[in-house]
Amino acid sequence: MNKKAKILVADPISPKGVELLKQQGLDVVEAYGSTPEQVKELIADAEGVIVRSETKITSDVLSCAKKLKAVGRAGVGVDNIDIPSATEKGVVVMNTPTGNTIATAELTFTHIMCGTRPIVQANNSIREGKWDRKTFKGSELFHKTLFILGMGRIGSEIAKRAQAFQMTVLAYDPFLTEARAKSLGVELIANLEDGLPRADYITVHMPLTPATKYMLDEKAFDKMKKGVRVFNCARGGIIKEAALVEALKSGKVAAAGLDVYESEPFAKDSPLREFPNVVFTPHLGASTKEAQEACGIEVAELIAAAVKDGIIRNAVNAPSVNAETLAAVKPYVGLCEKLGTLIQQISANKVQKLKVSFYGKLSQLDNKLLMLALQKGYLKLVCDNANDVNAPSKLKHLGIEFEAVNSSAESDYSELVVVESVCEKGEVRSVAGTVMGKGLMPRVVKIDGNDVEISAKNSVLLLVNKDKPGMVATIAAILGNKNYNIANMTVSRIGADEALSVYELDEHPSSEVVAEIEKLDSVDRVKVVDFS
Ligand SMILES: NC(=O)C1=CN([C@@H]2O[C@H](COP(=O)(O)OP(=O)(O)OC[C@H]3O[C@@H](n4cnc5c(N)ncnc54)[C@H](O)[C@@H]3O)[C@@H](O)[C@H]2O)C=CC1
Ligand SMILES: O=C(O)CCC(=O)C(=O)O
Repeated sequence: MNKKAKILVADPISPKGVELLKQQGLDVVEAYGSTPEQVKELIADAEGVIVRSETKITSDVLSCAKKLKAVGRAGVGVDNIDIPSATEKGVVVMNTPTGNTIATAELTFTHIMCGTRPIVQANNSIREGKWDRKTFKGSELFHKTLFILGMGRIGSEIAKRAQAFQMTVLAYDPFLTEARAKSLGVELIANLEDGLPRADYITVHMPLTPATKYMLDEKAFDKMKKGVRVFNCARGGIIKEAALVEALKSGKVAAAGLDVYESEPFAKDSPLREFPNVVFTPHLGASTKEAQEACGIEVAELIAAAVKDGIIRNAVNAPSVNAETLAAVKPYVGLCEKLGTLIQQISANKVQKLKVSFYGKLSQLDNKLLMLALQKGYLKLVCDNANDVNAPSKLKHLGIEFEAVNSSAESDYSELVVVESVCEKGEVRSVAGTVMGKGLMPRVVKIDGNDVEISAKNSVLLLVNKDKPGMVATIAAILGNKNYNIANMTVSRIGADEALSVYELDEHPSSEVVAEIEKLDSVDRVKVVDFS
C-alpha cells in the first residue's frame, strides 16, 4: 500500500482546513510553535507544509526537506518563506491572497478610529477607577484626508470605508492605473512626497520589499503635517520605528496604530511602548473567525491539489493562468514538452540560446505555461527534477538565454510552435510542431525546416541518408531482423541526393543496431531521440 503523503501544518489554521487534508487521505502532522531545529526534522519527509506568519521556512529549513513539493501560506505575505531557495529546489509556494482582506481592512479601520477617538486610553482610565472627561478629546474623520500607501486589495477596502465617513482619499501606488483610481474615487498621487503634507491620516498596505522598507522614515515624517496620525497593519519596517519614536516625541505624530513590527514578537524594550497615544495589536489583521476559516480551507485545498495531483494555483513562484487560457493552451503543453526534449537531443553541446515562436491563435494567448513546458522538456534529460517552478532558473544556470516570440506571420499550419537552438559555435537547429485531428494529438512536423510527421511517443531514429531506391527496405530489414517494430515513418528530401528519414520505434534501439545502420555507406548521420 502506498504511504500517505505527509503534510506538516506548522502554524495553527482553521480545524476545517485540517479536516479537509485528512479527508483527502493525507497524513497530517500538526506541530505548532516548533523551534527551527524541530521544523527541520519535521519537514524532512513532508511533501507539503502549511504556515501562517510565525514559522520561518528558510533556505536552511528547505535544505532538510527531501520530499517537499509545496509550501502553503494561509494568508497574503510570504516574507517568512525563502522564495528563491524554494524556487531553486522546485518547491511551489502558494498563498491565499483574498481570504483575509476584509478582516485586515476592518482591523486597520478600527486602528484609525482608535487613533482619532482615544477609546483604548479612556477604557484604561475607567478600569483604573477614574472618571476623566477632559483628557480624551478626539477629532472627527469627517472631511479629513486619508492617504493610503499601497492601493491593492486591502487599501481599496479601506478607501471604501473612509469614503463612507466622508473622508477625502489620496492613494500612492506606482502600479495603480489612473482608471482604477478613478473607479475607486481616490486621487492618485504620483510622488509620495506630494501626498505626505496633505494627509491627516496615513496608512500603509503593501508588502515589505527593498523599495518599501522604511518608506516612512525621518525624511518622510518631516514632510508630514503636524498632528498627523499614522497606521501600519501591513508589515513591520515599512514605517521606520526609530523615526516614529522621534515624530511622537516632537508631537509631529498625534496618534499611531500598529499591528506589525520590525521584529515580532514586538520588542519588550521598544521605546514606542512609552507613548500612550500609540495603540498596539499583536499582528491580528487576519485574526477573525471568517478570515481564518477562509484561509485555512483554501490553503488546505491548494496543498492537497498540489501534492496529490500536481495542480498549481495561487503560486507566487510559478506562473498561473486563468481557466480560459488554460483550456486554450492545454493541448499544446505536451507538444511543447516534446519539442523541448527533441531540440535538446538533436542540438550540439553548449546551447547558448533557445527561441520559441508561436504562430496562429497561439500567438495571441498568454503562453507562459507553454514556455515552461518547453523548458521542462529541454531539461528532461539534462538534470533531475526540473519542474514548473525551477525550470527557468535551471536553464539560466546553464547559461541558456530563452526568448519567446509571438509571430503574426503566416505558417504552413493554422497553429505552429517553432523552437530554435543556437549553440556556442553558431550552429542553429530547429524543430516545429502542432496538434492534429479530433484528439488534438501532438505532432512534430518539421526538423530543421524539413517536413516530417512524428507522434513523438517512444524512440525515434533520425537518419540523414542517400536518397536512393532500396534505402527504406535496407533499414527496415536491419530493424526487423532484430525485432524492432516501426510504428511510423517519414522520408523527406533535403538536398539533391540526400533525405532525412524518421523511423518511429516502439522501443529504444540497441547500440548494436544503431552501429549496424551507421556502418552503411549510404547513411551519413544517425541520431536516436527518446521521448518517453
Ligand atoms: N496584519 C495582517 O495580519 C495582514 C497583513 N497583510 C499585509 O498587507 C499587505 C497588503 O495586502 P493586500 O492588499 O492583500 O496586497 P495586494 O497585493 O493586493 O496590494 C499590495 C499593493 O501594494 C502596492 N505596492 C507594491 N509596491 C509598492 C510601492 N513601492 N509603493 C506603493 N505601493 C506599492 C501594489 O501595487 C499593490 O497594489 C500584504 O503585503 C501583507 O504584507 C495582509 C494580510 C493580513
Ligand atoms: O496569518 C496571519 O495571522 C498573518 C496574516 C498576514 O500577515 C498575511 O496574510 O500577510
